[in-house]
Amino acid sequence: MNQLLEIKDFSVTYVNKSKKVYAVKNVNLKINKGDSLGIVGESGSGKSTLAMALLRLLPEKNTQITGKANFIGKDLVQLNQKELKNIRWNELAVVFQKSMNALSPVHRIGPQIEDIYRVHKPNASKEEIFSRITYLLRLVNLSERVYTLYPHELSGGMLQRVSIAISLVHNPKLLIMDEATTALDVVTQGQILDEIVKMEQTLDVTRIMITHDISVVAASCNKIAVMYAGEFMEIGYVKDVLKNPKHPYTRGLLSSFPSLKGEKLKLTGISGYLPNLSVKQEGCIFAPRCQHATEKCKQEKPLGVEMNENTVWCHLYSSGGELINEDQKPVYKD
Ligand SMILES: Nc1ncnc2c1ncn2[C@@H]1O[C@H](COP(=O)(O)OP(=O)(O)OP(=O)(O)O)[C@@H](O)[C@H]1O
Ligand code: NI
Repeated sequence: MNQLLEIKDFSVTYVNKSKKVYAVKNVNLKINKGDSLGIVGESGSGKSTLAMALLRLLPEKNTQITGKANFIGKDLVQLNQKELKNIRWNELAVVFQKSMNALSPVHRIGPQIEDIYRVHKPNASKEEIFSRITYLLRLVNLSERVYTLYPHELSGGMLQRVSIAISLVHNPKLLIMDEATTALDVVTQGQILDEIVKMEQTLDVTRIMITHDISVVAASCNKIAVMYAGEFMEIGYVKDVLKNPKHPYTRGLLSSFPSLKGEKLKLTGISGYLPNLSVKQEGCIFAPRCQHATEKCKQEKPLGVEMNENTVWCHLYSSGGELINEDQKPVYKD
């Protein structure tokens, strides 16, 4: 089977003393082997929450996770701590924007990666470990010399390459990157994205790329999921969604990224704010900010409409994927 991860009716709620925050609500998503899926959305839309919940890195005390996340035959939601420990690094790995800060400043890079290697392979020989680590360093475009250096001797870009190499030590099947290249300058970011794409072809890794920057997705992903206020608005192939976005929110988001189209356009963006995530809203979550919203949008949650291989959650489209009313064609300034 080609499917690596299937998320079904997946919700994450933060439960604090007096209030709940419905950060991810009943989302559905499938990822095939070899996919690279970019998840985009405004700040606060729930991207990191979704990733952290899949990785089961959220404190159990004040988070509720419901639904299913089938990952190669296991439901991530149901795994106990021991089972989680077994699959972390081995099958499921993560790189954060701040991953580089996790490196110890007083130890050389090589030995730090060796320690991580030994977590799952305690009996590995020195040679085996060395050859694996230098192989990975080369894969992320670092020289072997990095092995003997201390973190402060490396630039931010080099450190993030080290974090990526570390995430790959045990050849995970799924790699989640949360704003992993965000803090880097544009040139370094571009180089690292190219390296990531090459690396995953070599290692056969599937990737989820979380970012607020659509150009990162354009440069490094084959699929895109647009998230808004804890729900997906549109999921599909990057080439289709960027060229012909269906959801009014995707269109608004894209017109906020003029660099994608080359020339500078006036930032049209989307007016208004994310809704209060402590209140469960009826109807389409985007309706209050959508210029096409009808009464139906305010009352009924749209079901996913499939068009070819893309899915859009919007009442503007019939179940066959046609625009119900041509006059309602979402405006998109090209
Ligand atoms: N521990 C927490 N307790 C309560 N609410 C939280 C907690 N962590 C995050 N949230 C809320 O959950 C929502 C989703 O946050 P999340 O960090 O997942 O968004 P994001 O899309 O990753 O944003 P960004 O692009 O800024 O990283 C936000 O409204 C946030 O305020
Ligand atoms: Ni985030």
